[in-house]
Amino acid sequence: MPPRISPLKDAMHHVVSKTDKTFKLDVKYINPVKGRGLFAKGAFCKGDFEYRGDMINDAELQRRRKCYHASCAAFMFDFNWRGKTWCVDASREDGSFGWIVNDHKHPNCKMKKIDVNGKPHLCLFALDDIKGEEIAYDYGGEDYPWRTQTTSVAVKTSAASASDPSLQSETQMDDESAPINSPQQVCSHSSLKI
Ligand SMILES: C[S@@+](CC[C@H](N)C(=O)[O-])C[C@H]1O[C@@H](n2cnc3c(N)ncnc32)[C@H](O)[C@@H]1O
Repeated sequence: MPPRISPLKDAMHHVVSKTDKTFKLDVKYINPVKGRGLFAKGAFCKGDFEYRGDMINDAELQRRRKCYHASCAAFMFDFNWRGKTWCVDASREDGSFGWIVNDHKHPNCKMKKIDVNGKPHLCLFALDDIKGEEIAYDYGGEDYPWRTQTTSVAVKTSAASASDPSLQSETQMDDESAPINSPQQVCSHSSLKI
């Protein structure tokens, strides 16, 4: 078997080729509260896919916020990059999967910022091998309404995965600050298509 490519190189490849590991992913409807979620078909090894959409700066983010319907806010992912606010606006569907991943306090994935040719990209890295489960990451806040409720979909947590050296030793990952406004608001599922 050929040696496994590092998660960072794999992420960079997917960013440059604008691809996700779609053959390993499945969108499923979960329930009326949570809406849809992303599931790993079979085994999903530690790896990544990107939270894609329009990369916009803070001024454009403020402008769009004023004219967008509130339901779109669930797909605006803003974050700090080298002292400035940037946002991935995934409110328009482009066939990618990052925008459909739900929040979990004890997730099996982690969103990280990576630098590809001097530009920031948000990539989701599996903290452990995932088999058939829902893919989730920690949106980064504490006061989400759903966190006070019990959901029927459990996400397996691996304490060991958080210290995975293959993810932590990558120097090009910019993890200096958490995303400051991950997708979090209640979205109108009726306006979305898969
Ligand atoms: C980026 S969207 C994720 C995809 C969404 N589930 C859908 O069907 O379009 C973020 C929204 O999903 C819902 N959501 C995310 N994580 C959730 C969770 N753990 N429990 C319930 N709803 C959640 C919230 O409505 C949130 O605003």
